[in-house]
Amino acid sequence: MGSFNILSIAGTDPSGGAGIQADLKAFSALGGYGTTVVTALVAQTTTGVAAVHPVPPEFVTRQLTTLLDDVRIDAVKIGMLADTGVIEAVAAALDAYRLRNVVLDPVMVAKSGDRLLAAEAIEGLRTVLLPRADLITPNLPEAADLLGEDEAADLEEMEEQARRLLKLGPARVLLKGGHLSTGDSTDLLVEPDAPAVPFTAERVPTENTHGTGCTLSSAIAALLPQRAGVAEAVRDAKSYLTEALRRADDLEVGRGKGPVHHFHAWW
Ligand SMILES: Nc1ncnc2c1ncn2[C@@H]1O[C@H](COP(=O)(O)OP(=O)(O)O)[C@@H](O)[C@H]1O
Ligand SMILES: Cc1ncc(COP(=O)(O)OP(=O)(O)O)c(N)n1
Repeated sequence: MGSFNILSIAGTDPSGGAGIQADLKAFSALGGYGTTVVTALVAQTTTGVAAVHPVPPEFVTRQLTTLLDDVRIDAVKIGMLADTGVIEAVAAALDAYRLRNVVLDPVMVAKSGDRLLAAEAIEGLRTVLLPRADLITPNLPEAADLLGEDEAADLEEMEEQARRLLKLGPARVLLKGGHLSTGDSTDLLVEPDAPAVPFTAERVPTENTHGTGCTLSSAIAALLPQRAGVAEAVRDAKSYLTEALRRADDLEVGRGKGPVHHFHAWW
């Protein structure tokens, strides 16, 4: 079996729970070889974001072209993009290098409430990057912001919003239900002309949920080249995340919402 090179295009987290650091842990745990392009340096920990220092778009391009001229990339996870210039730089590289298996996590705001994408850049995310994604993985507030609507309140509204997001151009939508106040944690995979597929897991009783969104999208990217289809990759990524949440309380990292605990997966 060959090896699979997975690229994370995202911001940083010195505490290791979210962003590029989380992505690399998930890639390794799931059998991928991790590569990175940094879009922003973020001073953040388990207690929140202190400061954001975006990388100039031309240097994001320089990182991308330098990497992509040398390394074959089998899947891409896109996370924090900071501003419109970075969005355009990433879109240009996706086209120029015909990157495939593109998973876009439309990161806007950290759990602490701090902005990771300038509000005026949401339009660029919607019009420039969504149509280039094989899969987008918004949470409920991100889906609402992309559509200019209120947040979905139940699974029926989630499916309706996911279908409206499809009209913006991504091939598939995984709408994450972590923010619903239900007893379990259900995400919906929606693609055109097919019934929605629910992925349900127990809601793990932990406060240590820093990096759940990053971990899920990077786990999906790592598994896409290794699975028969997107649904299989999402199923196994969700199992991986749920187990990483179950193990989160074993870690002693910081005073706030601690990170999930990556582990070497068994498959
Ligand atoms: N306590 C929890 N137990 C199990 N799964 C969870 C829990 N919290 C979040 N998740 C799952 O983690 C993933 C990301 O969660 P969500 O909170 O929806 O997005 P984000 O982290 O981007 O805000 C989703 O698959 C969601 O269902
Ligand atoms: C650099 C960076 N990217 C993304 C996030 C958001 O990550 P997420 O997995 O949604 O977890 P929380 O931060 O919301 O706990 C981030 N914090 N930093």
